[in-house]
Amino acid sequence: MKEASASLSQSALFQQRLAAAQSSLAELTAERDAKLRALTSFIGHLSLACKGQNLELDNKLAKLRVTISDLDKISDVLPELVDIERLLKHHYHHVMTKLEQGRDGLSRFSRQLQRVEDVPDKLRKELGYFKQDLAKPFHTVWDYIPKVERLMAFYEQTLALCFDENATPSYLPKYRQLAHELAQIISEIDFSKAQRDQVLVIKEQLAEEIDIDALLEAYQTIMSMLLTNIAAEKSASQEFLFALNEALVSVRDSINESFVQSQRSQQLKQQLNNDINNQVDNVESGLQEFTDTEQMKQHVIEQLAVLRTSLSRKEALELREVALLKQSVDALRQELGELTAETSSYKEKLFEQQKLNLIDSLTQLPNRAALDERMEQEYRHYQRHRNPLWVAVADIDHFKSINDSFGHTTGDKTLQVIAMALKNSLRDTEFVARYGGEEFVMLIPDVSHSDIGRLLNRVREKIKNIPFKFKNQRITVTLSVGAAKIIDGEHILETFERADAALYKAKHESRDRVIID
Ligand SMILES: Nc1nc2c(ncn2[C@@H]2O[C@H](COP(=O)(O)OP(=O)(O)OP(=O)(O)O)[C@@H](O)[C@H]2O)c(=O)[nH]1
Repeated sequence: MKEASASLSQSALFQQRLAAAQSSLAELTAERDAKLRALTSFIGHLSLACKGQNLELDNKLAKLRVTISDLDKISDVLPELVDIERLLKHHYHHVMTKLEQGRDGLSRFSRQLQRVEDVPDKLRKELGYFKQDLAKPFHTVWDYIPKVERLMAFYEQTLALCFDENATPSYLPKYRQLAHELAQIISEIDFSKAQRDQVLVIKEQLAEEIDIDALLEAYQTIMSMLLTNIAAEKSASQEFLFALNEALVSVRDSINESFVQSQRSQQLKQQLNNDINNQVDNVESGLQEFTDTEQMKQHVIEQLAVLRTSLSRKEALELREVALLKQSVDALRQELGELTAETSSYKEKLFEQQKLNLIDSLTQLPNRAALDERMEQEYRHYQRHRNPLWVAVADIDHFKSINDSFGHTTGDKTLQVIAMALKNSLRDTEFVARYGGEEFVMLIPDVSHSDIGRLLNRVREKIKNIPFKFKNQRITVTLSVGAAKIIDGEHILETFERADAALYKAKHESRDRVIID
């Protein structure tokens, strides 16, 4: 009985243990199934993430998903995993190579963008920093994508600049040179009063950065102004020639008329003279015919009356002739007076024009043409008398920076002030001309070698002491001067060359100085 109850309780214990083992097994199975599900889902997500990158990897992951869900085949999973690991490693290297190639491509492309002509400095600099940034290697695709996006943004900006009509235009050095040349030409031409304001505006534009359209417009405007001036000059000359022609025609008509009249009165006078002669003949022959004194007396009285009438007709004719002659001389005198007035006003205009052609319109100093004339004159004088003759070339130092800092108009005013100061520093027998731009030439006769340095340094100091004030800033403007004295056997143009070379030396010895050759 005791044994039976012991076996019963043992069997109950086994059953309990069995139930516990079954429940543990069920728990383990559930846990394993949950892990397998998680693994299958992970592999599913991994397949999705890698999908399309490598076909073999795609297939292997799909197969792994199926194999892992089948418990009987779980032992097949391990070799699959080794294969997949190999494929993943290979794929990693492939991706890294591709990223490296991509990095090279991005560097090349950014270098090309930097070379695009219209890229502004700021963008070019940013591209430079971007290129430096590209020097660091990429570790993942996520390093690569933002770089591509950044470069795309640069590209878009560059494209927008190239195709945007409102974009800041490019200012090429050749446009700057052309603008500078036009500004020089303008300052050497005298425009009419009505044109001056417009010319001033164009000059201001030319001093700034100018694009090709504005430059072409400036050239066109100046050309049409010059054509207008030439046409006006031509029509003034034509008017004068027409007036001259009219006056000459009317003088010729007056002379013709008075010639015709004097011929007519000549004929009349001839007629009257014939009549008078006939009448005198009549008196003579009548006297011989008459024997009676009374009749004779009567005949003489009658014939004398006829004669008197003829004589007074002749006198009236002569008076009329004199009056007509006077009238015609007066008319001629008036015509000639008007003609003389017309001619002298035209001569004055021509003279003024000639003077203007020799004067620099900006500074009112003699211009280069006047300098050429004066050099010839001084040279001829030198050849006759062999007196000392100096040529000095003066150039304002760093004049460009005055234009650049304070504007072209201020530059123009500075030139005017300096020109006047130079003129006032010299005697009447000495000569200064604006050679062009900011360069002046002086011709100084009758000064010894020992005095020329003092004279030119005085001029230099005078310019240096002018109290220029631009935008409330006190500015000192200095001159560099080179001078040379004409020597025997030398043409004055060679003297000029030596003076110019001395100026070049003065410029290279820190400027603001006089160098005598
Ligand atoms: N405002 C104005 N500027 C002029 C005129 N003619 C020439 N210039 C300017 O003069 C300047 C001359 O410049 P550069 O030849 O470089 O000489 P710089 O600046 O004086 O320098 P250095 O001569 O070497 O001391 C240029 O900027 C010209 O545009 C003019 O009629 N008016």
